[in-house]
Amino acid sequence: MKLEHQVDTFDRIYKQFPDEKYCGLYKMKTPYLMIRDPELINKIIVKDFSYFTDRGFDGVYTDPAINVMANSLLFLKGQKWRMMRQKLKSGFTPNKIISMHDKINECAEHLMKNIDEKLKHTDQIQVKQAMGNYSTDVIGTCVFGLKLDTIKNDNSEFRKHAKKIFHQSRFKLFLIQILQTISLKLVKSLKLQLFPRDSTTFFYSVFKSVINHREENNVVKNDLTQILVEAKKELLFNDNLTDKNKFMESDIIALNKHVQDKLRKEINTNIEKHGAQLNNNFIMDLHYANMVLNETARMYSITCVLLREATKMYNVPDEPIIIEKGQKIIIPLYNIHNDPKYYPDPQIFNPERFSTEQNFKRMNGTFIPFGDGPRMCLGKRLAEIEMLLILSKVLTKYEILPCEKTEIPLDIKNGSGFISSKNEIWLNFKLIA
Ligand code: HEM
Repeated sequence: MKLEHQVDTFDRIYKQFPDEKYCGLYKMKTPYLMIRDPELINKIIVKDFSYFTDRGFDGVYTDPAINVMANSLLFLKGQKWRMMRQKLKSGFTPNKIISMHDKINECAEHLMKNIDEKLKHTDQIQVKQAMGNYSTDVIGTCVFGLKLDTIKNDNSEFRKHAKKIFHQSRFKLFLIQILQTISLKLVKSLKLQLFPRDSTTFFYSVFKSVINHREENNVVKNDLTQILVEAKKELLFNDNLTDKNKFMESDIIALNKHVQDKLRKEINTNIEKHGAQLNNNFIMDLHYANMVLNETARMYSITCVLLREATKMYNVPDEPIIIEKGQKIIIPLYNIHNDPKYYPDPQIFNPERFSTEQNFKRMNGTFIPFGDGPRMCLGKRLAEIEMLLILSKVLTKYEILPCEKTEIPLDIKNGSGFISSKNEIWLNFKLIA
């Protein structure tokens, strides 16, 4: 039996109603409203957010016995979400992110050393694996305050469990969803879990021991765990989200020589201007690199939909419909990002779509890779800095090219339901003379 990938399911539905602002669909027995119109999307996630404060997860997703992340921001609802978001926000202020800069830089340096070492024996690098390890190290140091060195050791316990959590079988999730339509008690009595128990137990014990150590020894560090020590709560562990985009980015850059050359020129100019430290001012001046990141996020947005639920009855302005309280909403961001109406020739990688001039012209609701409004991604800036730093280091030293093992085009329908490359990404790294 083969399950249709989410990307194909939503694509089919989105394209079936090209002239409609919204349409309906069923997921299992639950009716969903798909919003296709960017103006209405913007109302729902930004302007009229107070009517749509939740993502609409329930059943197995909000039961801590089945979903160990039930109390994370992603799944929390209403007042509990608001309080948690308020607390965690203080860990992601621009100043806090700047203060993590040195730690991220250190991880990027480790990755560079690791690449240099590998290139003594081969000229091909497994980019997906390398970037995954880099992301794990960044999260380990910025969130947990731990030096993990997964870049050196891909088989570390931390990396192994992170991979296990984020490479879930879609079939298992499907099975749990079917069983929950029969009875939530049945799912519980079968002791089924959305995330593998050994891996979640591992992260809890790591996190608990970090917190205990800090409390017992009065250790205060400048990282996200400190916020949580004070909040005494759990954090959404979002490791692999970043690396999914980062390796896609290397792949695209390898296949687009003119983009790579332009990017390298900008990076070198800024190194001359700000010095080789790659500090925050350097990052702020990477305008073209930001355009490349945005274009990558448009084409490969990690998740294909945003989810919301009407928490109050909503009279849709200028439309003959009312969205009833409890109605679940799907926002097909991947389809909008790839709709020729908003992005002509969407399959072509063109960072110029994100020039300052084009950004001014862009309609709200047509570029939402990190979501938008009060429930927007909390780690956006951290993820961007992580990507910009490693990109700058790699491109000043190496030219990246496709090799015979590079998959073209990239298969992005991997087993987890996220948008992520299905197979390893092999690229050729050539030292710049
Ligand atoms: C390229 C990397 C990333 C992408 C594309 C991404 C994308 C997203 C998206 C689309 C959402 C849903 C937003 C919405 O519903 O409006 C989200 C939520 C979230 N993300 Fe990210 N994310 C990334 C990395 C990260 C990182 C590194 C962290 C933390 C260290 C993080 C923390 C969160 C949190 C906490 C939420 C839930 C926010 C809430 O409900 O209040 N993300 N992310």
